[in-house]
Amino acid sequence: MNAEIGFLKECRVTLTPMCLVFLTRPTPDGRREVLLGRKKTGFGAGKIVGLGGHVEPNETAVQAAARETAEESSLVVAVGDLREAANLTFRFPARPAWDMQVAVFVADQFTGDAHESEEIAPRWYPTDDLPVQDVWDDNQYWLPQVLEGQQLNAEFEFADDCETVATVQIVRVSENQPE
Ligand SMILES: CNc1ncnc2c1ncn2[C@@H]1O[C@H](COP(=O)(O)OP(=O)(O)OP(=O)(O)O)[C@@H](O)[C@H]1O
Repeated sequence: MNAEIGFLKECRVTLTPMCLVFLTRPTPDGRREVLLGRKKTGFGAGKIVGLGGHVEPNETAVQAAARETAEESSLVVAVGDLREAANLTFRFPARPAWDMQVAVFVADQFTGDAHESEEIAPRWYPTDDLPVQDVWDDNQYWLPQVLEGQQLNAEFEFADDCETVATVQIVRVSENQPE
């Protein structure tokens, strides 16, 4: 292989690996709620999001999910209690550097109390009354389904505003029993 081809191979665009975590708990009136939070800094600041962030080179997505949960909320969740619920690809043709692949986990077993961190101000929301005005536009296509126990893979392409979903491809993987 000549040097130029080797260089081009090195340059191929890879998706940044990220994780997202949704902790859920029952309420006294028989409903369920999910821990979301207002993102205070960084990517998506101002939006209401799940806990999460980058998967570091030395860890798996599920390890990153447990670590980010602790860092961002002070809650402790065991790797074995995180169920992978979705694999999402987000593409931003107007800002390809933002392209990412997000492993989404759900857990209903964890310990501690949720505390605000530098990154996020966590708050519990009823799963049937999500703050739809303040979440990423893509959430409507997968978050309610994931919270109902479905498992899915999906790919989203964002419009030039990098805010609005332009195209959606959803592959339903399986239908689980709600937790
Ligand atoms: C485009 N539509 C989207 N819909 C739902 N959630 C989205 C999202 N796009 C990004 N997210 C999540 O937002 C967090 C950003 O995290 P971001 O601030 O970049 O990383 P964070 O600083 O926490 O990681 P490090 O601490 O640097 O590792 C991360 O969980 C990521 O999965």
